[in-house]
Amino acid sequence: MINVKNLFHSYNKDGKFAVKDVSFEVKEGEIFGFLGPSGAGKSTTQNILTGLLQLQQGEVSVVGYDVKTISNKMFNQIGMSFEQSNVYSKMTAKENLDFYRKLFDVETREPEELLELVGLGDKANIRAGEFSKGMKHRLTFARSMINNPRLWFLDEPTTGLDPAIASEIKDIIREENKKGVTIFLTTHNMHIADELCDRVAFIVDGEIKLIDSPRNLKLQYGNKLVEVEYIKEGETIKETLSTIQEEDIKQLQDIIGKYEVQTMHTKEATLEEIFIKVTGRGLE
Ligand SMILES: Nc1ncnc2c1ncn2[C@@H]1O[C@H](COP(=O)(O)OP(=O)(O)OP(=O)(O)O)[C@@H](O)[C@H]1O
Repeated sequence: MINVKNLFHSYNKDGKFAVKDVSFEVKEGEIFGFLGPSGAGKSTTQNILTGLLQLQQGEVSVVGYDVKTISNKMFNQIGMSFEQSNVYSKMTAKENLDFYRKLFDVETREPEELLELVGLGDKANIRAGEFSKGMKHRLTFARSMINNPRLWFLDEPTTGLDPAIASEIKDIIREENKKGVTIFLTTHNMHIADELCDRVAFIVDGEIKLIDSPRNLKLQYGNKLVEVEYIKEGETIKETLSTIQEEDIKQLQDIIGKYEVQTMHTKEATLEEIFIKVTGRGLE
């Protein structure tokens, strides 16, 4: 669905690269997370993939089209919901979608249905200029689905939304993915990446440091610890023990054999902790 080989990009052509030798592929049907801190090169890469920035060096194909010779047909097949909501403020929510749908020569979805989906059903006739930041964001998100994209670019899809709306947006993303839509998700929010992505790429200083599934990363970099709470002589005791160190394993067996265990959990590293471990950098 997306193929990127040895991509480089320099804004000032001064030998400094915002993106350096980036290669990856996104398979049909997957949710691929592109994760990194501010200035890592996420937008630069995404803008090249979506034709907003001209390709300088490397090979990039998106839904089967080479971005060097970008074709309008490619835009019929992709959707883009970027962080900055660029909606027409003098038009109503519905007019915004009606206007946008005319740009495509494929079957489009009904504006009312999409507004309903993102919780703006009762705001269809209100001008977008009167919308809050979060509402504009939801309108942009709805708009990006209007052409039934096969490949959907989502940039920070839940940033700035209240938790209930963010949860609905995540459900919509999962639903669309279940219908077969491939998703390229750019974020510095590890929680959403962990919840939604099949695979993630960690990008720092323009370079991809690693690509894997959140599950594999946790297995590989997880602390392999067990937190156990048990009762000893009437007192509740809490211990964190390793599942790979022999001494700890013995102690754990002793506890299970001798005392009343109240709770026992494996302790996983979070994706954020793994990011810091792998890249030596935080995500802010
Ligand atoms: N138009 C531009 N002109 C010059 N340098 C730029 C331009 N846009 C981005 N850069 C630089 O390129 C590098 C990568 O920026 P980019 O916007 O791709 O990062 P990002 O990971 O998307 O960050 P954010 O999460 O803040 O959007 C940064 O060093 C940035 O300062």
